[in-house]
Amino acid sequence: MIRVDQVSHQIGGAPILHDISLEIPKGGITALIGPNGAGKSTLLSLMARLQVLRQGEIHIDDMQIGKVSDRVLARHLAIMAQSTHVSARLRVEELVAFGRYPWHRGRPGPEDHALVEAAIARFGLGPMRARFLDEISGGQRQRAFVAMAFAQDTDYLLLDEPLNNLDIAGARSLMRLLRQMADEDGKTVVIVLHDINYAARFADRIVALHEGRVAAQGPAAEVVTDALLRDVFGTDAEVSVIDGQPVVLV
Ligand SMILES: Nc1ncnc2c1ncn2[C@@H]1O[C@H](COP(=O)(O)OP(=O)(O)OP(=O)(O)O)[C@@H](O)[C@H]1O
Repeated sequence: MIRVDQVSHQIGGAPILHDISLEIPKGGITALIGPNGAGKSTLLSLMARLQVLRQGEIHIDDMQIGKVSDRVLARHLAIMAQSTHVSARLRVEELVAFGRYPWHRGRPGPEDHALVEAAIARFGLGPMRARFLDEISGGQRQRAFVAMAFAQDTDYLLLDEPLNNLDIAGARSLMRLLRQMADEDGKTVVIVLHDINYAARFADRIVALHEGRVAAQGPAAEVVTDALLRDVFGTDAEVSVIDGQPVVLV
C-alpha cells in the first residue's frame, strides 16, 4: 500500500499540493487524473522521492520513503517520469538493462540477464533491441522506458503519462500489458493518465486531482461523472455508460 499522509508541497513559494491524504492499496491499477497543472506529476514524483518531501509523510508498505536508502527504495518502486533524459546513443537493450542496476550494482548475473530478456520479449522490443534510442519512434521509445521500469522488478510501478506518443493500438496494448502485470504478477501500478476513457477502462480505481487537492476517488463508475467533468475539468462533455462502464463522449 502507498499511504500519503497530509502531504503539502510548494515550489518557489507557490502552493502546489494542499494537505493530501490518500491510500493506494497494494495490487491493481490506480489512475491519477485531473486537468493540466492539478499536481499529478508532483504527487507521483514525491511518492518516488524525485522531489524532497517537506510536509507530510509517504509510506510504501512499512517504509517511510524519506528514511530509506536509494537502493532499498529502487528495489521496491520503479518510476517512469514524464521527461526522461537519457543519451540517445544508448541501445534499446542497454536501456532496458539499466532497470536491473539497483539489484546488481554493476555486476549483472544470470538472473539479471533473464529478467532483461523477459522485459524485451514482453514489450515486443526484440526486433529493435540493438537500435539506438534516436533510431526508433517516439512510441517505441516510450515502450522501451516502460520495459526498463518493468525489468527493475519492483512491487510498485509508477508511470507518468506513459501513453504519450502512442497510437491507439500502442496505447491499448501498453494498458493491456500493465493490466497483465497487475493481474498476473501482482504488481501495483500507479499511472498518470490524461485520457479519462483509458483510465475508466483499465484502472481499478481513479484518483482525481484538482488544484492540488483530491477531488474524487473510487472506482471509475463513481468518479467519472458529468459533475466531475464540469467541476474538475471545466468541460460540458458528457458521460455515457457503455457495457456498464463510463465513457466520455468528447
Ligand atoms: N519546477 C517547477 N517550478 C514552478 N512551478 C512548477 C514546477 N513544476 C510544476 N510546477 C507547477 O506545479 C503545478 C502542478 O504541476 P504538475 O506538473 O504536478 O501538474 P500535472 O497535474 O502533472 O499537470 P500536467 O497534466 O499538465 O502534466 C502547476 O501549476 C505547475 O505550473
